[in-house]
Parts: sequence; C-alpha cells; structure tokens
Amino acid sequence: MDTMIEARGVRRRYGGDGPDGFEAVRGIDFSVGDGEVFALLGTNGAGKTSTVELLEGLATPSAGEVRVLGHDPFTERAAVRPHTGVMLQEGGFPSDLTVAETARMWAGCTTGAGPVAEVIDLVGLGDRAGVRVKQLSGGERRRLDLALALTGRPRVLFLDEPTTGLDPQARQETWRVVRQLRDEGVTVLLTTHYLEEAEALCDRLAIMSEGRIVMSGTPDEVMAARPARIRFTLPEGVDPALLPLPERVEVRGREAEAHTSELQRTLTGLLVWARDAGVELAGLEARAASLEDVFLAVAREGAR
Ligand SMILES: Nc1ncnc2c1ncn2[C@@H]1O[C@H](COP(=O)(O)OP(=O)(O)OP(=O)(O)O)[C@@H](O)[C@H]1O
Repeated sequence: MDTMIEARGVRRRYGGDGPDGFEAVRGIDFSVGDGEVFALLGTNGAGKTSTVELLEGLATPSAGEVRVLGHDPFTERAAVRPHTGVMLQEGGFPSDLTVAETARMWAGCTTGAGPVAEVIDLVGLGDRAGVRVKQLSGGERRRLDLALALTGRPRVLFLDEPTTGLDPQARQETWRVVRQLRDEGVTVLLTTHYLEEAEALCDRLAIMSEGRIVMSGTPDEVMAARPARIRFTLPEGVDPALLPLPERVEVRGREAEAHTSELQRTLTGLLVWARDAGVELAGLEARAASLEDVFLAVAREGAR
C-alpha cells in the first residue's frame, strides 16, 4: 500500500526556544496508507490540531519531517495542495453569499474543481443551495465546510473535528459521506473527540496525550491492549481471595470487579468454579474494553 501521509519524529514548538516557549507536539511518528481512514484522538490540548496543521502545510515542524503524497506540504505546496482537501475547525465565509455562491466562489479558486451542485448534494445541502450562509444552522455550516473541502476532488482529505456541534442525524450524514469517499479511494485523516466516530469510521487510529502518541493501531488492536472487565455479586460466604481470577478482585459492598487480558479463559475458569462450588454468580457481566475505556485510561495516565 502506498503511503499518502507520513510524520517522522515530528515536533512543534510555539513561542521560540526560550522558557516561554511551549512544545505542543513532542516527537510523533505515524503513516497513513492509500485509501485509509485514520483518526487522531486525544484530550483537549493533546496536540491534534497542531499536528494536522503541519500536514496541511500551514506551518513547518520545529524538528522531524512530514510528507503528504511524498512531498513536504509546506515547501512543496504547489505539488500537494491541488490534491488535498482541508476542513479546518472553524471555516469562515462571507455571510451574505448563498450556499451555491460560496461553493462557486471556492470552486473558482480551486484546481480541478468538480461541479458545484455535486458537492452540495453530496453533503446533503441540495435543498439549501439558495440560502444565505448567515441563515444556516451551525451544523449546516459545518457541512458547507465539508463541501468546500471536497471541491477539488482531493486524494487526501484532512478533517479537523468534522462533526463537532452536529446533531446525531447530521453526524450520521457526515459519516455516510466519509464512508462514500473511502469507498472511492480517498485517504482521510480526521481528528475527533467522539470515540464512536473513530470506531465507526476509521481503519486505524492514534491516541495523543501531551504531544505524544501513546497508542496506535486498528480499533480492535487498541481495545485489546486494555484488560476486559468481569463483574458479579459476590456469593454469600465466599472469600474473594479464593476465586480463580488472575488479578486481585475489587469488592465494594457485595459487588466484585476483576480485570483480565484473557477474557474467555478467565470467564470459563470462573464459571466452572461456580458450578463446582454450587454457587450462583448473580448479575454476572463480562465485556471487552471499549475504545472509551482505553481513552479514559490514557487521559488518566497521561503520556507517562
Ligand atoms: N499558537 C499557539 N501558541 C502557543 N500555544 C499554542 C498555540 N496553539 C496551540 N497551543 C497549545 O498547544 C497545545 C496543543 O494544542 P492543539 O490545538 O494542537 O490541541 P488539540 O489536541 O487539537 O486540542 P483540542 O481537542 O482542544 O482542539 C495546547 O496546550 C495549546 O494551548
């Protein structure tokens, strides 16, 4: 698979080398293959936007290098920009223009622009084409942002928090568009605060914390890195130390909780033990770690 986006040893420092400076990105490596959807996740201030701006060619790293389509997006902008679409966190349009006028104006500045009506339809704004931008809802503006990012029929698309502020239906609509683009072979790098968005859309993801990537892989790989959880009500008269569980069991009141990296084996051992001991494990619940569990653990533990 061809590499479309690459970051190697990338650092980004604001405010110079002095004591007032701040390093927002602290040496990150990742790559995104042709046609992949890659999500950058992280808490507020983790360094996602600072990273995406480097890939978009809006700034240069203070160390390391970034490549998009094999080129430096800052110094070789002319080679990269015609093939990339960018949806910033906050777009800005003249508010008196209509949706169609805005899209036409943007198409006029864009190399290889497709038909304006096509992108407006694609993002579901077809029936709002004649409405002025200032009369659009926040969610509709976000979709207009997306339409503009798609105008040049990009091979690589950067979406910085594409669904922030959208209602659930509008979010689903945006997901549909991203999936359609992926099916057409577009490479997408997105940042998001919504874990279900990453789970629904991305092939691979990286979780950032304090300027570093602390975990990366497919959603399944990332979730498998955290132990699964087993909960049940401790049967009357049972000493928790005697339970066949690999790690210490936490007991609050009568509710017991254990963690295991081998859910099936541990659960089998527990059920066989309960049968042989003739006890019932009331309220038994077992589940693999979710992306949210992983994210919360990363947020708790930071980049240690
Ligand atoms: N121009 C700037 N000058 C100084 N510090 C900055 C600047 N821009 C961002 N930062 C700092 O860099 C850190 C990373 O910010 P960044 O916007 O990249 O994070 P983020 O992961 O995108 O956060 P969010 O999820 O809130 O958008 C933050 O601590 C932020 O305050």
